[in-house]
Amino acid sequence: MQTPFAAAVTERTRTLNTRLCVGLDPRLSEYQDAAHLRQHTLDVLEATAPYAAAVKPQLAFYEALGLEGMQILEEVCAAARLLGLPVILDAKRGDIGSTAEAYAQGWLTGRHAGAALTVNPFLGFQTLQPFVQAARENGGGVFVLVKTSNPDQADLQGEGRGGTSISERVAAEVARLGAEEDGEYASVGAVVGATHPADLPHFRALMPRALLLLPGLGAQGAKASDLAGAFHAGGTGALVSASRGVQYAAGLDVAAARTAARDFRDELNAALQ
Ligand SMILES: O=C(O)c1cc(=O)[nH]c(=O)n1[C@@H]1O[C@H](COP(=O)(O)O)[C@@H](O)[C@H]1O
Repeated sequence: MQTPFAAAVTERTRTLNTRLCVGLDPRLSEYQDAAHLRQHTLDVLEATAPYAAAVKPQLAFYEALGLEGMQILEEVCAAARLLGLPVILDAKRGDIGSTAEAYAQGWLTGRHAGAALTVNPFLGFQTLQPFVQAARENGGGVFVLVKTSNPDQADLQGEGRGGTSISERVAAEVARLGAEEDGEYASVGAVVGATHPADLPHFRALMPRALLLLPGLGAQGAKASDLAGAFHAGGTGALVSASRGVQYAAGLDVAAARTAARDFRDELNAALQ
């Protein structure tokens, strides 16, 4: 079997010295047509791969194009695999267990074996099980939403019973699942927005063996220099994700996307000095 997702990310971080996750969220409004969108997205993937520890297509942008979009998504995933890039399928799936099983089968097995999936814990911790099991059995990963990057996350994720936030309760479950596994990092990771830099050391400590996925770099205002608290001492344990800030760094200029990815990589590395 290929290297499991968390180990593949960590190995790439060490060999290429990068902690950047390139988000590929192509917006049809930026293009002449779907063929143009496809080519630009594949070009950005190839141009930024040397600076990326992982790539994260957000499924919404492909679903928005219907069947053609799903074909483009599959091509993006196949191209990433050829480049040796771990893939995070950002779908934020979650449902009752029997339906979660079908989602897990669709996105974590077969041609997507070895990929990671973002999952939503709102329906309860037992509903995470099908995703966790499929990830473990197929060398993949899951990233559970713990504290999302948007300002209104506190409506539901903030203070809960007895002074413990919902985010902290989910983090405790991620830590519990991680403790069931061997290896440096577990297959169960967590999403914590890069827009909450002050909280990063706390969540890092709560989930010692989880890979953290930090979206929000660039377009949502998070700065690489504020994010050191998400990493372990050796500079591993987290991926910082930027989508618009890379793909549309300067309109559709692919060279500018490449430069943006290189600069984000360098800024993240500088933050860890
Ligand atoms: O799971 C995610 O990646 C995610 C979680 C979160 O809390 N916030 C968040 O923005 N995201 C995703 O990260 C990407 C952010 O895009 P940019 O703001 O363009 O960098 C989008 O694909 C979002 O759906």
